[in-house]
Amino acid sequence: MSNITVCARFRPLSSKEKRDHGANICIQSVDSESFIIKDKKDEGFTFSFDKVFYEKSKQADVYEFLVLPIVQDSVNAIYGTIIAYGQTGAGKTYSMEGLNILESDEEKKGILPRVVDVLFACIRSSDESTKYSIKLSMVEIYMEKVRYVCVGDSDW
Ligand SMILES: Nc1ncnc2c1ncn2[C@@H]1O[C@H](COP(=O)(O)OP(=O)(O)OP(=O)(O)O)[C@@H](O)[C@H]1O
Repeated sequence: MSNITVCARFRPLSSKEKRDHGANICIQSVDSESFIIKDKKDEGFTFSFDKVFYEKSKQADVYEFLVLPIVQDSVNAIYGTIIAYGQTGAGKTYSMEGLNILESDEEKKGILPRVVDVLFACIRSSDESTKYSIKLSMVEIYMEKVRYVCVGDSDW
């Protein structure tokens, strides 16, 4: 795997989308790395990623494939970044936070609470002589402007 991993995730259609446009979608799964998008003329375009998470994918699937290796590296002082990219309503917040960041629904909790749980578990189980320093920054880039969503330390 390269230093950068790029995945695509599809969310289920909302009830409004189904009501307004029907349940048919223009995506056809090829395998766990590729899918075909069909345009209005029924012409297919194939897109490939390191991994495709289809609508039935679980938060844990995304975490284990994409995020866990970054968390494991970070415990060994290797920097990592996770970026969620997509149009409004695509599912960025759901993937990053879950249904509700303050709610501890084990199945639905997103990347952020999972990272925090595992990071502190790794530190707790490590050799007591090792000292860790953790810094977290979370930004939103919207209309090319960077907004700090989470500021915990004046260094950032
Ligand atoms: N994988 C998923 N499974 C179930 N529901 C999902 C999934 N992804 C997103 N949703 C739901 O779809 C809706 C839109 O998702 P979300 O708010 O995460 O989008 P967003 O990309 O963060 O949008 P915005 O950029 O406007 O903030 C929410 O109601 C969310 O709960």
